[in-house]
Amino acid sequence: QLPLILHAHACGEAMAPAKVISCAVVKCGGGGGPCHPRVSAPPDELVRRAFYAAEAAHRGQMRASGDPYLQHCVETAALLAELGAGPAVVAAGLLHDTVDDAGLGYGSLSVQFGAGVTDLVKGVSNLSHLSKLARRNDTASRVDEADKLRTVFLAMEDARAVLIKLADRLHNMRTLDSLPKVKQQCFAKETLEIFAPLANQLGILNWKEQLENLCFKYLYPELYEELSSNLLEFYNQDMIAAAIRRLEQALQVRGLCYHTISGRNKSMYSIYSKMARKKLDMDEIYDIHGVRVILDNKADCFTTLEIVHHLWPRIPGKFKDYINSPKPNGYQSLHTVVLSEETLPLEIQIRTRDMHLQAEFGIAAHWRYKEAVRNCCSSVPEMVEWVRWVVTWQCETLHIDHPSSLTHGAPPRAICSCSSQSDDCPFSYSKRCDHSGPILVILLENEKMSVQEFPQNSTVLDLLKRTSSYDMQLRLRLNCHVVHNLNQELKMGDVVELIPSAQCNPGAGGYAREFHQMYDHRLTVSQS
Ligand SMILES: Nc1nc2c(ncn2[C@@H]2O[C@H](COP(=O)(O)OP(=O)(O)OP(=O)(O)O)[C@@H](O)[C@H]2O)c(=O)[nH]1
Ligand SMILES: Nc1ncnc2c1ncn2[C@@H]1O[C@H](COP(=O)(O)OP(=O)(O)OP(=O)(O)O)[C@@H](O)[C@H]1O
Repeated sequence: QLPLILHAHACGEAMAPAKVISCAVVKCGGGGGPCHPRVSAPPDELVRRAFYAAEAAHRGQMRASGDPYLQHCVETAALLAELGAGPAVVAAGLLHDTVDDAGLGYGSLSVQFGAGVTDLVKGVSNLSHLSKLARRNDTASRVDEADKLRTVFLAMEDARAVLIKLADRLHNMRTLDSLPKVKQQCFAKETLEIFAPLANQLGILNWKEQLENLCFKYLYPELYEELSSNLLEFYNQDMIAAAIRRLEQALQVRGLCYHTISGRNKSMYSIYSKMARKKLDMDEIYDIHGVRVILDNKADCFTTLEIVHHLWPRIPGKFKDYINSPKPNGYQSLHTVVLSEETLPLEIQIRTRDMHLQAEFGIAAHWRYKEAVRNCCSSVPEMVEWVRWVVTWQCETLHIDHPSSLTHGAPPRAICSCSSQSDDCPFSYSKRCDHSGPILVILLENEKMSVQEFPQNSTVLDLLKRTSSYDMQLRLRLNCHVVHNLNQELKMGDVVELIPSAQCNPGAGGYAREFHQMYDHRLTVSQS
Protein backbone atom coordinates (compact mmCIF):
# COMPACT_ATOMS: atom_id res chain seq x y z
CA GLN A 1 0.00 0.00 0.00
CA LEU A 2 1.97 2.94 -1.28
CA PRO A 3 0.93 6.20 0.28
CA LEU A 4 0.28 9.27 -1.69
CA ILE A 5 2.28 12.32 -1.04
CA LEU A 6 -0.07 15.01 -2.01
CA HIS A 7 1.35 18.23 -3.22
CA ALA A 8 -1.63 20.38 -3.76
CA HIS A 9 -1.82 24.03 -4.37
CA ALA A 10 -5.35 25.19 -4.08
CA CYS A 11 -5.04 28.32 -6.10
CA GLY A 12 -8.67 29.31 -6.46
CA GLU A 13 -11.75 28.18 -8.26
CA ALA A 14 -10.58 28.99 -11.75
CA MET A 15 -7.63 26.65 -11.56
CA ALA A 16 -7.87 23.46 -13.55
CA PRO A 17 -8.02 20.42 -11.26
CA ALA A 18 -4.92 18.93 -12.83
CA LYS A 19 -3.00 21.95 -11.73
CA VAL A 20 -4.60 22.04 -8.34
CA ILE A 21 -3.61 18.54 -7.43
CA SER A 22 -0.42 16.84 -8.30
CA CYS A 23 0.55 13.70 -6.58
CA ALA A 24 3.68 11.72 -6.20
CA VAL A 25 4.25 8.27 -4.93
CA VAL A 26 6.99 7.65 -2.45
CA LYS A 27 9.24 5.17 -4.11
CA CYS A 28 10.82 2.92 -1.57
CA GLY A 29 14.55 2.42 -1.97
CA GLY A 30 16.60 -0.71 -1.34
CA GLY A 31 17.82 -1.67 2.11
CA GLY A 32 19.80 1.54 2.61
CA GLY A 33 18.89 4.52 4.76
CA PRO A 34 15.95 6.81 4.20
CA CYS A 35 15.48 7.96 0.63
CA HIS A 36 12.85 10.14 -0.91
CA PRO A 37 12.83 9.98 -4.67
CA ARG A 38 9.31 10.97 -5.62
CA VAL A 39 7.93 10.09 -9.01
CA SER A 40 4.81 11.55 -10.51
CA ALA A 41 1.86 9.18 -10.57
CA PRO A 42 -1.89 9.51 -10.82
CA PRO A 43 -3.43 10.26 -7.45
CA ASP A 44 -5.27 7.46 -5.75
CA GLU A 45 -8.85 7.27 -6.98
CA LEU A 46 -10.35 7.71 -3.51
CA VAL A 47 -8.19 10.76 -2.84
CA ARG A 48 -9.03 12.22 -6.22
CA ARG A 49 -12.76 11.85 -5.60
CA ALA A 50 -12.42 13.27 -2.10
CA PHE A 51 -10.62 16.26 -3.53
CA TYR A 52 -13.41 16.98 -6.01
CA ALA A 53 -16.07 16.56 -3.30
CA ALA A 54 -14.22 18.91 -0.95
CA GLU A 55 -13.71 21.40 -3.77
CA ALA A 56 -17.42 21.40 -4.59
CA ALA A 57 -18.49 21.60 -0.94
CA HIS A 58 -16.19 24.49 -0.03
CA ARG A 59 -16.50 26.36 -3.33
CA GLY A 60 -16.74 30.08 -2.66
CA GLN A 61 -15.82 29.73 1.02
CA MET A 62 -12.87 31.68 2.29
CA ARG A 63 -10.69 31.40 5.36
CA ALA A 64 -10.16 34.35 7.69
CA SER A 65 -6.88 34.90 5.84
CA GLY A 66 -8.76 35.39 2.56
CA ASP A 67 -7.43 32.12 1.15
CA PRO A 68 -9.84 29.63 -0.40
CA TYR A 69 -11.16 27.28 2.29
CA LEU A 70 -10.12 24.32 0.18
CA GLN A 71 -6.50 25.20 0.82
CA HIS A 72 -6.86 24.23 4.47
CA CYS A 73 -8.32 20.84 3.53
CA VAL A 74 -5.55 20.18 1.05
CA GLU A 75 -2.78 21.20 3.44
CA THR A 76 -4.27 18.96 6.14
CA ALA A 77 -4.37 16.03 3.73
CA ALA A 78 -0.84 16.74 2.52
CA LEU A 79 0.49 16.63 6.09
CA LEU A 80 -1.14 13.24 6.56
CA ALA A 81 0.19 11.92 3.26
CA GLU A 82 3.68 13.05 4.17
CA LEU A 83 3.40 11.09 7.39
CA GLY A 84 2.69 7.98 5.34
CA ALA A 85 -1.05 7.69 5.96
CA GLY A 86 -3.07 5.65 3.50
CA PRO A 87 -5.73 6.87 1.05
CA ALA A 88 -8.68 6.58 3.48
CA VAL A 89 -6.99 8.87 5.99
CA VAL A 90 -5.83 11.32 3.31
CA ALA A 91 -9.35 11.37 1.84
CA ALA A 92 -10.88 11.98 5.28
CA GLY A 93 -8.33 14.77 5.76
CA LEU A 94 -9.62 16.42 2.59
CA LEU A 95 -13.23 15.97 3.68
CA HIS A 96 -12.86 16.71 7.39
CA ASP A 97 -14.78 20.01 7.34
CA THR A 98 -17.36 19.24 4.66
CA VAL A 99 -20.12 18.36 7.14
CA ASP A 100 -19.58 20.86 9.95
CA ASP A 101 -18.59 23.79 7.76
CA ALA A 102 -20.07 23.15 4.33
CA GLY A 103 -23.39 21.46 5.04
CA LEU A 104 -22.72 18.08 3.43
CA GLY A 105 -24.55 15.16 5.09
CA TYR A 106 -22.98 12.03 6.52
CA GLY A 107 -25.40 9.98 4.43
CA SER A 108 -24.09 11.42 1.22
CA LEU A 109 -20.47 11.05 2.35
CA SER A 110 -21.16 7.45 3.20
CA VAL A 111 -22.66 6.72 -0.21
CA GLN A 112 -19.73 8.35 -2.00
CA PHE A 113 -16.84 7.23 0.17
CA GLY A 114 -18.03 4.37 2.34
CA ALA A 115 -18.39 3.94 6.07
CA GLY A 116 -14.64 3.94 6.78
CA VAL A 117 -13.95 7.45 5.50
CA THR A 118 -17.27 8.74 6.89
CA ASP A 119 -16.51 7.43 10.38
CA LEU A 120 -13.15 9.15 10.28
CA VAL A 121 -14.79 12.47 9.35
CA LYS A 122 -17.25 12.00 12.21
CA GLY A 123 -14.42 11.17 14.57
CA VAL A 124 -12.60 14.39 13.68
CA SER A 125 -15.83 16.31 14.11
CA ASN A 126 -16.40 14.84 17.59
CA LEU A 127 -12.89 15.81 18.59
CA SER A 128 -13.45 19.34 17.26
CA HIS A 129 -16.64 19.76 19.26
CA LEU A 130 -15.00 18.51 22.42
CA SER A 131 -12.03 20.75 21.83
CA LYS A 132 -14.35 23.73 21.36
CA LEU A 133 -16.01 22.94 24.69
CA ALA A 134 -12.60 22.64 26.30
CA ARG A 135 -11.53 26.02 24.92
CA ARG A 136 -14.68 27.61 26.20
CA ASN A 137 -14.00 26.15 29.64
CA ASP A 138 -10.30 26.91 29.55
CA THR A 139 -9.52 23.28 30.32
CA ALA A 140 -5.93 23.84 29.15
CA SER A 141 -5.25 25.97 32.23
CA ARG A 142 -5.90 23.03 34.54
CA VAL A 143 -2.96 20.74 33.90
CA ASP A 144 -4.57 17.76 35.50
CA GLU A 145 -7.71 18.03 33.44
CA ALA A 146 -5.84 18.71 30.21
CA ASP A 147 -3.99 15.44 30.84
CA LYS A 148 -7.20 13.57 31.29
CA LEU A 149 -8.78 15.16 28.25
CA ARG A 150 -5.97 13.85 26.05
CA THR A 151 -6.67 10.40 27.41
CA VAL A 152 -10.35 10.80 26.60
CA PHE A 153 -9.43 11.88 23.06
CA LEU A 154 -7.44 8.70 22.60
CA ALA A 155 -10.11 6.55 24.18
CA MET A 156 -12.98 8.09 22.24
CA GLU A 157 -11.83 7.88 18.67
CA ASP A 158 -9.87 5.79 16.25
CA ALA A 159 -6.26 7.00 16.44
CA ARG A 160 -6.47 7.92 12.77
CA ALA A 161 -9.11 10.52 13.61
CA VAL A 162 -6.71 11.92 16.21
CA LEU A 163 -4.00 12.08 13.53
CA ILE A 164 -6.32 14.02 11.22
CA LYS A 165 -7.27 16.38 14.04
CA LEU A 166 -3.58 16.97 14.73
CA ALA A 167 -2.88 17.73 11.08
CA ASP A 168 -5.87 20.08 11.02
CA ARG A 169 -4.59 21.86 14.13
CA LEU A 170 -1.05 22.11 12.76
CA HIS A 171 -2.28 23.88 9.65
CA ASN A 172 -4.59 26.12 11.71
CA MET A 173 -1.65 27.07 13.92
CA ARG A 174 0.45 27.83 10.85
CA THR A 175 -2.23 30.25 9.67
CA LEU A 176 -3.13 31.84 12.99
CA ASP A 177 -1.96 35.31 11.98
CA SER A 178 -5.31 36.24 10.51
CA LEU A 179 -7.25 35.70 13.75
CA PRO A 180 -7.73 38.29 16.52
CA LYS A 181 -5.15 38.22 19.28
CA VAL A 182 -7.50 36.79 21.91
CA LYS A 183 -8.30 33.83 19.70
CA GLN A 184 -4.65 33.32 18.83
CA GLN A 185 -3.81 33.02 22.51
CA CYS A 186 -6.73 30.75 23.22
CA PHE A 187 -5.77 28.36 20.40
CA ALA A 188 -2.09 28.48 21.32
CA LYS A 189 -2.80 27.67 24.96
CA GLU A 190 -5.01 24.73 24.07
CA THR A 191 -2.53 23.47 21.48
CA LEU A 192 0.38 23.64 23.92
CA GLU A 193 -1.44 21.76 26.66
CA ILE A 194 -3.46 19.28 24.65
CA PHE A 195 -2.43 18.83 21.03
CA ALA A 196 1.38 19.11 21.22
CA PRO A 197 1.53 16.52 24.03
CA LEU A 198 -0.81 14.31 22.00
CA ALA A 199 1.56 14.51 19.02
CA ASN A 200 4.39 13.65 21.40
CA GLN A 201 2.50 10.67 22.80
CA LEU A 202 1.86 9.40 19.31
CA GLY A 203 5.56 9.78 18.46
CA ILE A 204 5.08 12.43 15.76
CA LEU A 205 7.87 14.54 17.14
CA ASN A 206 8.19 16.72 14.10
CA TRP A 207 4.58 17.91 14.46
CA LYS A 208 5.02 18.25 18.20
CA GLU A 209 7.99 20.56 17.70
CA GLN A 210 6.23 22.64 15.06
CA LEU A 211 3.14 22.99 17.26
CA GLU A 212 5.19 24.00 20.30
CA ASN A 213 7.27 26.54 18.40
CA LEU A 214 4.11 28.12 16.96
CA CYS A 215 2.48 28.27 20.41
CA PHE A 216 5.63 29.84 21.80
CA LYS A 217 5.47 32.48 19.05
CA TYR A 218 1.89 33.51 19.91
CA LEU A 219 2.07 33.16 23.69
CA TYR A 220 5.44 34.83 24.28
CA PRO A 221 6.10 36.94 21.15
CA GLU A 222 8.98 38.98 22.59
CA LEU A 223 10.84 36.01 24.01
CA TYR A 224 10.24 34.16 20.75
CA GLU A 225 11.74 37.00 18.70
CA GLU A 226 14.77 37.24 20.93
CA LEU A 227 15.48 33.53 21.02
CA SER A 228 14.82 32.97 17.34
CA SER A 229 17.23 35.72 16.30
CA ASN A 230 19.91 34.25 18.60
CA LEU A 231 19.32 30.76 17.31
CA LEU A 232 19.35 31.79 13.69
CA GLU A 233 23.03 32.57 14.17
CA PHE A 234 23.71 29.72 16.55
CA TYR A 235 22.09 26.67 14.95
CA ASN A 236 24.75 24.89 12.98
CA GLN A 237 23.44 22.07 10.85
CA ASP A 238 26.74 21.82 8.98
CA MET A 239 28.62 21.19 12.19
CA ILE A 240 26.29 18.30 13.03
CA ALA A 241 26.67 16.81 9.54
CA ALA A 242 30.46 17.15 9.72
CA ALA A 243 30.56 15.55 13.18
CA ILE A 244 28.48 12.61 11.93
CA ARG A 245 30.83 12.11 8.96
CA ARG A 246 33.88 12.25 11.20
CA LEU A 247 32.44 9.75 13.64
CA GLU A 248 31.35 7.40 10.85
CA GLN A 249 34.88 7.36 9.44
CA ALA A 250 36.44 6.74 12.82
CA LEU A 251 34.05 3.85 13.52
CA GLN A 252 34.83 2.33 10.12
CA VAL A 253 38.56 2.56 10.77
CA ARG A 254 38.04 0.64 14.04
CA GLY A 255 35.83 -1.89 12.19
CA LEU A 256 32.80 -1.11 14.36
CA CYS A 257 29.33 -1.69 12.87
CA TYR A 258 26.61 0.72 13.91
CA HIS A 259 22.89 0.77 13.22
CA THR A 260 22.37 4.48 12.88
CA ILE A 261 23.97 7.80 13.56
CA SER A 262 21.51 10.68 13.67
CA GLY A 263 21.69 14.31 14.64
CA ARG A 264 19.34 17.09 15.54
CA ASN A 265 19.09 20.74 16.57
CA LYS A 266 17.12 21.13 19.77
CA SER A 267 13.89 22.96 18.98
CA MET A 268 13.39 26.54 20.05
CA TYR A 269 10.59 25.74 22.48
CA SER A 270 12.54 22.85 23.98
CA ILE A 271 15.48 25.21 24.59
CA TYR A 272 13.18 27.82 26.11
CA SER A 273 11.53 25.24 28.40
CA LYS A 274 14.86 23.85 29.56
CA MET A 275 16.15 27.37 30.28
CA ALA A 276 12.98 28.16 32.24
CA ARG A 277 12.87 24.81 34.03
CA LYS A 278 16.50 24.82 35.10
CA LYS A 279 16.92 28.61 35.31
CA LEU A 280 19.79 28.58 32.82
CA ASP A 281 21.10 30.95 30.17
CA MET A 282 21.30 29.77 26.59
CA ASP A 283 25.06 29.21 26.80
CA GLU A 284 24.45 26.79 29.67
CA ILE A 285 22.34 24.49 27.48
CA TYR A 286 24.72 21.84 26.21
CA ASP A 287 22.43 19.78 24.03
CA ILE A 288 21.37 22.38 21.45
CA HIS A 289 23.37 20.31 18.98
CA GLY A 290 23.15 16.56 19.43
CA VAL A 291 24.23 13.32 17.80
CA ARG A 292 23.01 9.84 18.67
CA VAL A 293 24.76 6.56 17.78
CA ILE A 294 22.97 3.23 17.95
CA LEU A 295 25.10 0.11 18.06
CA ASP A 296 24.83 -3.65 18.52
CA ASN A 297 26.10 -4.27 22.01
CA LYS A 298 27.33 -2.70 25.23
CA ALA A 299 31.02 -3.29 24.48
CA ASP A 300 30.69 -1.38 21.20
CA CYS A 301 29.06 1.49 23.09
CA PHE A 302 32.06 1.87 25.38
CA THR A 303 34.50 1.57 22.46
CA THR A 304 32.53 4.28 20.65
CA LEU A 305 32.74 6.48 23.74
CA GLU A 306 36.53 6.11 23.70
CA ILE A 307 36.59 7.03 20.02
CA VAL A 308 34.40 10.09 20.64
CA HIS A 309 36.66 11.30 23.43
CA HIS A 310 39.61 10.78 21.14
CA LEU A 311 38.08 12.80 18.33
CA TRP A 312 36.95 15.82 20.34
CA PRO A 313 37.86 17.40 23.68
CA ARG A 314 35.25 16.59 26.30
CA ILE A 315 33.55 19.06 28.57
CA PRO A 316 34.33 17.99 32.14
CA GLY A 317 31.41 16.96 34.34
CA LYS A 318 29.06 16.22 31.45
CA PHE A 319 29.66 12.49 31.08
CA LYS A 320 26.83 10.22 32.28
CA ASP A 321 26.95 6.44 32.29
CA TYR A 322 23.32 5.39 32.36
CA ILE A 323 24.39 1.94 31.09
CA ASN A 324 26.12 0.85 34.28
CA SER A 325 23.78 3.04 36.35
CA PRO A 326 20.40 3.02 34.59
CA LYS A 327 17.85 5.66 35.56
CA PRO A 328 15.07 4.46 37.90
CA ASN A 329 12.74 4.11 34.90
CA GLY A 330 15.25 1.77 33.22
CA TYR A 331 16.61 4.34 30.73
CA GLN A 332 20.09 3.34 29.52
CA SER A 333 22.54 5.28 27.40
CA LEU A 334 25.95 6.92 27.53
CA HIS A 335 25.91 10.72 27.35
CA THR A 336 28.86 12.96 26.85
CA VAL A 337 29.33 16.55 25.73
CA VAL A 338 32.33 17.41 23.59
CA LEU A 339 33.59 20.59 21.98
CA SER A 340 33.10 20.44 18.28
CA GLU A 341 34.91 22.85 15.99
CA GLU A 342 36.77 23.98 19.13
CA THR A 343 33.91 26.06 20.49
CA LEU A 344 30.51 24.46 20.04
CA PRO A 345 29.20 22.01 22.64
CA LEU A 346 27.87 18.83 21.03
CA GLU A 347 25.96 16.25 23.07
CA ILE A 348 26.60 12.68 21.97
CA GLN A 349 24.33 9.86 23.10
CA ILE A 350 25.50 6.27 22.62
CA ARG A 351 23.26 3.25 23.14
CA THR A 352 22.35 -0.20 21.84
CA ARG A 353 19.33 -0.90 19.70
CA ASP A 354 17.52 -2.53 22.63
CA MET A 355 18.20 0.45 24.86
CA HIS A 356 16.89 2.71 22.14
CA LEU A 357 13.69 0.68 21.82
CA GLN A 358 13.20 0.99 25.56
CA ALA A 359 13.83 4.74 25.39
CA GLU A 360 11.34 5.17 22.53
CA PHE A 361 8.68 2.58 23.27
CA GLY A 362 9.21 1.14 26.74
CA ILE A 363 8.73 2.36 30.28
CA ALA A 364 11.53 4.90 29.77
CA ALA A 365 9.87 6.27 26.63
CA HIS A 366 10.36 9.94 26.07
CA TRP A 367 6.65 10.81 26.14
CA ARG A 368 6.26 9.04 29.44
CA TYR A 369 9.29 10.48 31.08
CA LYS A 370 8.39 13.95 29.86
CA GLU A 371 4.69 13.91 30.52
CA ALA A 372 4.61 11.27 33.22
CA VAL A 373 0.98 10.65 32.21
CA ARG A 374 -0.49 11.59 35.50
CA ASN A 375 -3.72 9.97 36.53
CA CYS A 376 -3.85 7.78 33.51
CA CYS A 377 -5.57 4.48 33.21
CA SER A 378 -3.35 1.47 32.79
CA SER A 379 -4.60 0.80 29.29
CA VAL A 380 -3.70 4.24 28.00
CA PRO A 381 0.05 3.66 27.77
CA GLU A 382 -0.81 0.51 25.82
CA MET A 383 -2.99 2.40 23.38
CA VAL A 384 -0.38 5.09 22.95
CA GLU A 385 2.41 2.61 22.47
CA TRP A 386 0.44 0.74 19.90
CA VAL A 387 -0.16 3.85 17.82
CA ARG A 388 3.43 5.04 18.23
CA TRP A 389 4.63 1.68 17.12
CA VAL A 390 2.39 1.58 14.09
CA VAL A 391 3.27 5.10 13.00
CA THR A 392 6.99 4.41 13.32
CA TRP A 393 6.75 1.08 11.65
CA GLN A 394 4.78 2.44 8.73
CA CYS A 395 7.20 5.33 8.29
CA GLU A 396 10.12 2.93 8.39
CA THR A 397 8.60 0.64 5.84
CA LEU A 398 8.19 3.62 3.58
CA HIS A 399 11.58 5.08 4.42
CA ILE A 400 9.99 8.28 5.58
CA ASP A 401 12.13 10.13 8.09
CA HIS A 402 10.94 9.56 11.58
CA PRO A 403 12.70 10.50 14.78
CA SER A 404 12.46 6.99 16.16
CA SER A 405 13.80 5.53 12.98
CA LEU A 406 15.82 2.38 13.36
CA THR A 407 16.49 1.91 9.65
CA HIS A 408 17.04 -1.76 8.89
CA GLY A 409 15.44 -4.85 10.21
CA ALA A 410 12.12 -5.85 11.58
CA PRO A 411 9.83 -3.29 13.12
CA PRO A 412 10.08 -2.97 16.87
CA ARG A 413 8.26 -5.74 18.64
CA ALA A 414 4.67 -5.00 19.46
CA ILE A 415 4.47 -3.95 23.05
CA CYS A 416 0.70 -3.84 23.20
CA SER A 417 -0.85 -7.21 22.71
CA CYS A 418 -4.25 -5.80 21.67
CA SER A 419 -4.75 -7.21 18.23
CA SER A 420 -8.08 -5.73 17.36
CA GLN A 421 -6.89 -3.15 14.88
CA SER A 422 -8.77 -3.35 11.63
CA ASP A 423 -7.22 -5.60 9.04
CA ASP A 424 -7.14 -3.16 6.20
CA CYS A 425 -5.41 -0.31 7.91
CA PRO A 426 -2.44 -0.59 10.21
CA PHE A 427 -3.07 2.94 11.52
CA SER A 428 -6.29 1.85 13.06
CA TYR A 429 -6.16 0.71 16.63
CA SER A 430 -9.00 -0.18 18.81
CA LYS A 431 -10.25 1.56 21.83
CA ARG A 432 -11.77 -1.79 22.62
CA CYS A 433 -8.69 -2.69 24.67
CA ASP A 434 -9.89 -3.54 28.15
CA HIS A 435 -9.75 -0.58 30.43
CA SER A 436 -8.56 -2.07 33.65
CA GLY A 437 -7.74 1.22 35.36
CA PRO A 438 -9.88 4.17 36.37
CA ILE A 439 -12.46 5.60 33.98
CA LEU A 440 -12.52 9.14 32.62
CA VAL A 441 -15.88 10.75 32.05
CA ILE A 442 -16.79 14.16 30.67
CA LEU A 443 -19.21 16.00 32.90
CA LEU A 444 -21.25 18.92 31.58
CA GLU A 445 -22.82 20.84 34.42
CA ASN A 446 -24.06 24.43 34.62
CA GLU A 447 -22.38 25.39 31.35
CA LYS A 448 -19.10 23.95 32.63
CA MET A 449 -17.20 21.01 31.30
CA SER A 450 -14.88 18.91 33.44
CA VAL A 451 -13.09 15.61 33.01
CA GLN A 452 -13.72 13.41 36.02
CA GLU A 453 -11.98 10.25 37.08
CA PHE A 454 -13.86 7.33 38.64
CA PRO A 455 -12.83 3.86 39.76
CA GLN A 456 -13.82 0.90 37.60
CA ASN A 457 -17.46 -0.18 37.85
CA SER A 458 -18.64 3.26 39.02
CA THR A 459 -22.23 4.13 38.24
CA VAL A 460 -24.18 7.22 37.30
CA LEU A 461 -25.25 7.43 40.94
CA ASP A 462 -21.59 7.61 42.05
CA LEU A 463 -21.14 10.52 39.69
CA LEU A 464 -24.25 12.26 40.98
CA LYS A 465 -23.06 11.99 44.55
CA ARG A 466 -19.91 13.81 43.60
CA THR A 467 -21.60 16.76 41.93
CA SER A 468 -22.76 19.96 43.53
CA SER A 469 -26.18 19.53 41.95
CA TYR A 470 -26.89 16.24 43.72
CA ASP A 471 -29.79 17.56 45.74
CA MET A 472 -31.39 19.57 43.01
CA GLN A 473 -34.05 18.31 40.71
CA LEU A 474 -32.11 17.35 37.66
CA ARG A 475 -32.50 16.08 34.21
CA LEU A 476 -29.71 13.74 33.51
CA ARG A 477 -28.45 12.44 30.22
CA LEU A 478 -25.78 9.95 29.38
CA ASN A 479 -24.42 10.21 25.86
CA CYS A 480 -27.50 12.16 24.88
CA HIS A 481 -29.99 9.66 26.28
CA VAL A 482 -32.14 10.26 29.31
CA VAL A 483 -30.93 8.05 32.15
CA HIS A 484 -33.58 5.85 33.72
CA ASN A 485 -31.37 3.62 35.78
CA LEU A 486 -28.97 5.37 38.13
CA ASN A 487 -27.07 2.14 38.62
CA GLN A 488 -26.00 2.15 35.00
CA GLU A 489 -22.21 1.67 34.79
CA LEU A 490 -20.00 4.43 33.44
CA LYS A 491 -17.60 3.73 30.60
CA MET A 492 -14.40 5.40 29.47
CA GLY A 493 -15.20 8.51 27.41
CA ASP A 494 -18.87 8.74 28.46
CA VAL A 495 -20.39 12.21 28.45
CA VAL A 496 -22.81 12.98 31.26
CA GLU A 497 -24.98 16.07 31.12
CA LEU A 498 -26.68 17.53 34.19
CA ILE A 499 -29.49 19.92 33.42
CA PRO A 500 -31.36 21.68 36.22
CA SER A 501 -35.00 21.02 35.36
CA ALA A 502 -35.75 24.74 35.78
CA GLN A 503 -33.64 25.35 32.69
CA CYS A 504 -36.27 25.22 30.00
CA ASN A 505 -34.40 24.51 26.83
CA PRO A 506 -30.96 23.01 27.34
CA GLY A 507 -30.41 22.62 23.63
CA ALA A 508 -30.65 26.32 22.93
CA GLY A 509 -27.17 27.59 23.53
CA GLY A 510 -23.93 27.36 25.50
CA TYR A 511 -22.18 24.06 25.45
CA ALA A 512 -25.34 22.18 24.62
CA ARG A 513 -25.25 22.85 20.91
CA GLU A 514 -21.68 21.53 20.55
CA PHE A 515 -22.47 18.57 22.69
CA HIS A 516 -25.64 17.58 20.88
CA GLN A 517 -24.01 18.01 17.51
CA MET A 518 -21.22 15.76 18.66
CA TYR A 519 -23.62 13.15 19.90
CA ASP A 520 -25.76 13.26 16.81
CA HIS A 521 -22.61 12.21 14.99
CA ARG A 522 -21.71 9.50 17.44
CA LEU A 523 -25.18 8.04 17.33
CA THR A 524 -25.14 7.80 13.58
CA VAL A 525 -21.79 6.06 13.78
CA SER A 526 -23.04 3.40 16.13
CA GLN A 527 -26.24 2.91 14.14
CA SER A 528 -24.29 2.44 10.94
N1 LIG B 1 13.65 8.42 26.60
C1 LIG B 1 14.35 8.95 27.62
N2 LIG B 1 15.33 9.83 27.36
C2 LIG B 1 16.03 10.34 28.40
C3 LIG B 1 15.73 9.99 29.73
N3 LIG B 1 16.58 10.66 30.52
C4 LIG B 1 17.38 11.39 29.74
N4 LIG B 1 17.06 11.22 28.44
C5 LIG B 1 17.72 11.81 27.28
O1 LIG B 1 18.97 12.25 27.68
C6 LIG B 1 19.10 13.65 27.54
C7 LIG B 1 19.95 14.27 28.60
O2 LIG B 1 19.66 13.75 29.86
P1 LIG B 1 20.75 13.94 31.03
O3 LIG B 1 22.11 13.59 30.52
O4 LIG B 1 20.26 13.21 32.22
O5 LIG B 1 20.87 15.49 31.24
P2 LIG B 1 19.83 16.60 31.66
O6 LIG B 1 19.07 16.19 32.89
O7 LIG B 1 19.05 17.05 30.49
O8 LIG B 1 20.82 17.73 32.07
P3 LIG B 1 21.95 18.35 31.23
O9 LIG B 1 23.18 17.58 31.57
O10 LIG B 1 21.97 19.74 31.68
O11 LIG B 1 21.60 18.25 29.77
C8 LIG B 1 17.69 14.16 27.54
O12 LIG B 1 17.67 15.36 26.84
C9 LIG B 1 16.99 13.03 26.79
O13 LIG B 1 17.20 13.14 25.40
C10 LIG B 1 14.65 9.05 29.96
O14 LIG B 1 14.33 8.70 31.08
N5 LIG B 1 13.99 8.57 28.86
N1 LIG C 1 21.98 13.99 21.39
C1 LIG C 1 20.90 13.69 20.67
N2 LIG C 1 21.07 13.22 19.41
C2 LIG C 1 20.02 12.90 18.66
N3 LIG C 1 18.75 13.04 19.06
C3 LIG C 1 18.52 13.51 20.29
C4 LIG C 1 19.58 13.87 21.15
N4 LIG C 1 19.04 14.30 22.32
C5 LIG C 1 17.73 14.21 22.19
N5 LIG C 1 17.40 13.76 20.98
C6 LIG C 1 16.05 13.53 20.45
O1 LIG C 1 15.57 14.78 19.97
C7 LIG C 1 14.18 14.89 20.23
C8 LIG C 1 13.91 16.20 20.94
O2 LIG C 1 14.58 16.20 22.17
P1 LIG C 1 14.72 17.47 23.08
O3 LIG C 1 16.16 17.82 23.20
O4 LIG C 1 13.79 18.53 22.67
O5 LIG C 1 14.17 16.95 24.46
P2 LIG C 1 14.87 16.09 25.53
O6 LIG C 1 15.74 15.08 24.85
O7 LIG C 1 13.81 15.55 26.41
O8 LIG C 1 15.80 17.08 26.31
P3 LIG C 1 15.68 17.91 27.67
O9 LIG C 1 14.86 17.16 28.66
O10 LIG C 1 17.11 17.96 28.05
O11 LIG C 1 15.12 19.21 27.26
C9 LIG C 1 13.81 13.64 21.03
O12 LIG C 1 13.29 12.71 20.11
C10 LIG C 1 15.10 13.14 21.55
O13 LIG C 1 15.09 11.72 21.70
